Parts: sequence; C-alpha cells; structure tokens
Amino acid sequence: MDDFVREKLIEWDLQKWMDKFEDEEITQESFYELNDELIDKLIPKVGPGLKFKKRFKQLKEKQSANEETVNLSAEVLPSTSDKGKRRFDQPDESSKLQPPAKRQRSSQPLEAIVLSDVKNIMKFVHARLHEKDKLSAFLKKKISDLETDKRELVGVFGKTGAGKSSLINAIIEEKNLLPSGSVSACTSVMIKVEANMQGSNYEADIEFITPEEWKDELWSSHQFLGDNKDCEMDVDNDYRDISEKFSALYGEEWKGKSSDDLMDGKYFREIPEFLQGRRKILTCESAKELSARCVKYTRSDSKQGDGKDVKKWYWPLVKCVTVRVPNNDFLQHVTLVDLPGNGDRNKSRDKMWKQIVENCSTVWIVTEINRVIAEKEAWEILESASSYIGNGGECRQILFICTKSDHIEDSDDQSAAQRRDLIVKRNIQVKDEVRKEFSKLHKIKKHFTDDHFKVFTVSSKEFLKKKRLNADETEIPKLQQFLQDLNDCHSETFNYVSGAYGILSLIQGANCRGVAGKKHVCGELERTMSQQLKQVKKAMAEAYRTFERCLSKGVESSICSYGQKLKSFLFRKKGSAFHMTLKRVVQSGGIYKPKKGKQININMMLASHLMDSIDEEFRKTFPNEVKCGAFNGVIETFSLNTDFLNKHHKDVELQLRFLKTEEEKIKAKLNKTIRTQKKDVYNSVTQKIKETMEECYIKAAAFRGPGTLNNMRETIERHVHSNKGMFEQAKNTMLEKLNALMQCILVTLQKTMMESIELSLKTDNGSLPDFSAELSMVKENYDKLANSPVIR
Ligand SMILES: Nc1nc2c(ncn2[C@@H]2O[C@H](COP(=O)(O)OP(=O)(O)OP(=O)(O)O)[C@@H](O)[C@H]2O)c(=O)[nH]1
Repeated sequence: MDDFVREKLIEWDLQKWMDKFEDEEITQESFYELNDELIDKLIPKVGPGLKFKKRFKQLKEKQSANEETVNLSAEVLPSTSDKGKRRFDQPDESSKLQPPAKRQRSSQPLEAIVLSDVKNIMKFVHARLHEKDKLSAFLKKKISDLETDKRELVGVFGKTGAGKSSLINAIIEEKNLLPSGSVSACTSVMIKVEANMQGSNYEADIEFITPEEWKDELWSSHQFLGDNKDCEMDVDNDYRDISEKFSALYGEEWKGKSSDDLMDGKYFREIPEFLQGRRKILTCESAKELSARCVKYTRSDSKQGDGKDVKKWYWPLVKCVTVRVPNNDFLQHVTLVDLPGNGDRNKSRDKMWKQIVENCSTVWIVTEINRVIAEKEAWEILESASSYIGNGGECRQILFICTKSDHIEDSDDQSAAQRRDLIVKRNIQVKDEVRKEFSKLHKIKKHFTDDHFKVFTVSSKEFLKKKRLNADETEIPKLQQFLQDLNDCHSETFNYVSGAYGILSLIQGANCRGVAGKKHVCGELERTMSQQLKQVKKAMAEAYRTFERCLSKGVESSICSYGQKLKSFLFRKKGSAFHMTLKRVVQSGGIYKPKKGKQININMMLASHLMDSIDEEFRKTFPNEVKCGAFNGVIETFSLNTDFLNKHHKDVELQLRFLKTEEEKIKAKLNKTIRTQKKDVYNSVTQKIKETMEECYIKAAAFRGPGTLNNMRETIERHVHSNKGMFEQAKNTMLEKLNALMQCILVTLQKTMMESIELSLKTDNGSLPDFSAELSMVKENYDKLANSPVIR
C-alpha cells in the first residue's frame, strides 16, 4: 500500500473514531480496532479537551491490563454476559478479555474482511458528501441503498418424533441445543435457530401471542365447549386439544371458569412480558442451560423426562422462539426453522407459519426411514405445503430427509461390518423408493421438477457416536455442506463492493470537467435503453396473454365443476361429527385444521380449477431458481451495453463503470421485488374467492338447533350459485396484480437507469470531495473478490 493511501486510510479511520467519541459509542469490542498509531493521531485531533486524553489513557491502560488477562485461566474469571455493551468509562470487573476484532479477523473469510473494509470506506464517503446539490444527494442515497443482508430460511418440517431436533443439533454441532428424546414431551411451537451476531452467549427470544388473541382463543373454546355440552359426538380430538392447552397453563383450575377469570394476572406472574406485549429474552452461557430454561416455553406437557420439574407450560401463549447460537459457521446467513407440518390451529401462529413457509428458500421434509413410504404424514405435509412453498413461495429445493438410518433390525450373530452393510444397502434402496414416490405426486410436480428434489438418509445418533457408521455414512456432513453453500455470501458481498466501486467511479468521473464524448455516449445509451425496454415489454405482454388464456380456461372449468365439488364435500359424511366439522369450518372463514388429518379449505377447493389452469405457466414465468429469471429471463438480459461503449469511449470510462454497476444493482433489486410480489399475484385468486365467500360463512355459523347441518349446506351452496361471477372476478384480480407488477418493473427500470444516465453524463460537477484514494482502495478489494475462487 503506498503512503498516500495509508494516510487516507488513517484519515477516515480517525473521522470514524472522532464520530464515535462524540456519539459516546465506544464499546470494548470496538476499542480493539484502535492501534497505537491511530490513538496518537486521534488525541490531537479531538481537540484540547482533556476529557478525551484522559479517557484514552484509561482505555490504553485497560487494554494492556486485559491483554495480560487473556493469558490467565478462563475459570478464575467472572462471567461476561453483557460483554460488548459496556462502556469503557464504566467499571468492568468481569472482563474475560480477548480482543474479538483481532481474534476473529484472522479466521474470517475474505468476503467478511473485504465487506467490513468497504463498508467503512463508504460510511466515510457518505459522511463527507454534503447534500448541497442534486448529485451529492443522489450519491448519498445510492450509498445508503447498498445492501448486503442476505438471509436464507430453511424450513424443517416433520411429524413429532421424526428426529428434527436431533437433526438440527447434529448438523450445527450443538448436541444440547434443542431438547429431544423424551417420550411424552414434544416441540409445540415454531423455533428459529440462527446465529448470535452480537455476543458470545446462547439466547432465546420468546415472542408471545397478544393477550387479546389469547382472550379470543379462550372465548371461542368456551363457545365450542358450550355448543357441545349436550352432544355425544366424535369431537374428542377438539376437546382433547382444548383440554391439553388449558391444562398446560392452568392445571385443573380452568374447568368451570369464564374467559375473563382465566385472564387474571395471577396466571401470568412468571411471564409479565406476555401481558405487557413484550418479548422475553433468556441468556445463557451454554446450550444445555438454555435448552433446560426453554423447555416450558417450547414443549408440551410431559409426565417425565426433560420436563419433570415444570409446573406450568407456556407453549399455548408462545408464537415463536428464536434461539441464537454464538460462533457458529453453519448459521452465518442461514436461519433454520423447526415447523409444525400443516400450519397451526391458533390463528396468529398460523399466519406466522404461512409467512415463514412462503419465505423458505429450502424445505426439509423429515421422516423416519423405517416407515418412509407407509407413513403418509410426511407426504401429506409436502402436498399441502406445495402451493405455499412453490408458486406461492420461493423454495428452490426440497430435501427429503430420512432419519434414524442406524435403526435396523439385526440379530446378535451379525458382525458390525454386516450391520453396516445392511444399513448402507437399505439407504440406497430407500432413496430409490422415495424418488419413485415423488414422481407420482402430480400436485407437487406442478411446482417442482425432479431436479428440485433430493433425498438423504441420515443418522444424527451415529454422527455423534460413530459406533456403526462413519461420519460420511451418516450423511450429516452432506447437509452441513448444503448449509455452507447457502451461507456463501460471495455474490452479495461482490454486489456491494461493485456498487461501491461504481459510485466512487462516478464521483471521480464527475470531478473531471468537460469530457468531450459525454453527449454522444448519452445518445447511444438512451437509444439502447429504449430498444431494451421494448424487449422487456414484449416478453411481459406475451406472459400476460398466456395468463389470460389459461385463466379463461380455468374459469370455464370452475363453472362446470364447482357444483359437483361442493356437493361431494358438503354431503360426504352424514351425522353429527360432520355437523361439528362444518361448523368449525364456517366459524373460521372456510378453513379448518382438524387435530388429525388434512386441512379443510373451501376457498382453495373452489379456486382449485383456476389454480390448476395457471400453475405450470406461473412457474415458467416466475421460476424460483435464481439462475432462471422471470419473464423468460428478459430482465437478466437487459443491458445498456456499457462494455461495448467502453471500448470506444475511454474518456467516459468511469461513468460507464458506474452505469454498469447500477444496471446490475437494479436488476438484483427487481429480482427481489418479483420474488416477493409474485406471491401476492399467485395468492390473489384464492384471496378473492375467500372475500366473496365470507358473507355466507358468517350466515352459516349463526345457525343453531335442529336442522343446522342442512341449513349450513344450503347457505353455502346457494351463495356459490348466485356468485358464480367470482371465478371471472378472481381471474381479473390476478391479471390486474400481474399488470401492476409488470408496470412497477418497467417504471423502476426506466426511471433508475434514466436518472443514472442523466446524473453521470449530463452533469458537470468539479466540487465533490476528492475520493481518489478511496476509489483505489475499493478497486483493490473489488479485484481481490473478482479473482477469488467462488465455492458455488
Ligand atoms: N436411533 C436413532 N434415534 C434417533 C435419531 N435421531 C433422533 N432419534 C430419537 O428419536 C426421538 C425423537 O427425536 P427428536 O429429535 O426429539 O424428534 P423431533 O422431530 O424433534 O420431535 P418433536 O420435538 O416432538 O417435534 C428421540 O428419542 C431421539 O433420541 C437417530 O439418528 N437414530
């Protein structure tokens, strides 16, 4: 690094530290970024204020004292639960100190180091630009818009006892994190597992449902119990469900009490956060301790095992628990979510379930190897989740994970090698069977092809014990590799650095006055843009026509067949059990999830012909795979051809570089918008039908006494007959949403690129600060990244 660049580095570092002192933001961790040279330079810079000098001296003394402490045995040192948050001017008795910034830096990947450096440079540049003119304001905004927060969501589904918790523990190599193994306790809430980026502790962040939601649930359960007190019906599952939920929280006390009584503060003394609408945070030094403290919030009743000391179980009040794990390479950019298979019977948890499921980029279906084909639950989960994760979501891969592969019937006279061979042979056979089964699932195959589906046969137990199988044979390392690949942040970092490189190039370019070729290049760019936008419009118009054609067919077949569909559902069963089921369906807006079995959803049933008509085209137009790109890849191929212009117009090289990075950034941003908005487009059909049906559900739910079942049936049938137009309306809603999305893409693309062309080539501004040193530093980092091997 030459002296000039070094000087500059020190200069912006100094500015950063001066700001930090002014804002009183100095923390123990950040202090370790200061070196002697900086401290010496900083003292005169921060002015005559002795306060600073004094504080620096204290800091310095503390640093040397702590460096000595590092060598002492960790056991003799007190805990460091709030390390990193403490200010240096506060006494800090508990420092088990290792300079984190220094310690981590050596083991950090290139991307993390580059990103941190470039981010600091851009912070400095941002602070130095004053919003006195249009260009500076534009540049400041561009810097603020640089993004890097990629996080991949992996949804882990499976029935209780399938081995999800053990699997997660094994993969992230935290064997005591999620409780598993008890016979009667099971995970009853959604659990997100992610990295603790802030500190070195294990944390559980417990989010509750609101007191109002709980009151609603108490009220509707009382209604249900009241409605059924005289009936001898097969409502066992629902009754058991209510009883289990209330007994967990109130013991036997809930019986005979009103909803208001059960909201008394005395029941929630241990969790004041619930009544205050806050989250509860548990912080522990070990995974084991956290796991033990979490049990009463995450698991359901247990007479034995891990919950024997628990008096109250709070899972009915918990919406979601986020467990944060420190220093874990597998979780840097990945969140694993342990999810109940088919949504949740509680409304707000079900809403959250859907939101999470729709955002999963990968889905793991976990099931025991022994009953993989016979056991229908895993396949049902896959089938019922397919529209949420496929066209209605963003899942790129489904991993079907068969657990407990070590579980094999063997006899005493078999040698260890024979048992191992049996396991390996069965693994191959099972994989084959699972793939065949998958290829029969027509509903799922509308959303996913065979390439999206992978099968694994794992043993979490053997991965830890290695008695019968070696690590590779347990296939846990394959899943670890899968997570590592998801964690790869190369492309996100590269986008950030290349965006920063472009912005600094533009600043440099703007400072060069009177470049001759600007006008000509500008004309060329505008011409290219108008041609390219035409291509985008053409591809969009084609997609619109295809959607219209498919949906029109869907409307026709919906009108032909809805009557039969409705009849076979409404009259499929006789008697009081179905009466109760239908009542629950209409009470909850046409959607009901029985304790056992598939979800009932009248709205989806009515929308099914429309969805069938569009599913395949929808997947082609909005593929979830990153490499494909929406609207036949036309946004991916959009280009202003700056590379070509660059060859002939070296005088505007800096501006063209900026435009190239702008083009990449806007395309990445649009892809994100499409990924989110297309879910809305897809769900709009069912949503429209749900809205049209709401009125008749309310009417049907009001019936009481003899004849209720028939009254409900008739009300629903009559309503659908007189609202047949809803199929056409649903089609139009989807087309309107599609059109709005297309317009948004076109306008954003055109506006952003036009603005960038104007500001880079039509403005002369020689008064921006000189950032040539920053430009060369960012270029150095850009080249480093561009030349580093990409893992994926
Ligand atoms: N033999 C064997 N047993 C396993 C393996 N993985 C899990 N188990 C056992 O299977 C049982 C259930 O495992 P969990 O990990 O708690 O299953 P889960 O899917 O998380 O269950 P819930 O918490 O109820 O949702 C426990 O007794 C585990 O010890 C494995 O690889 N081999």
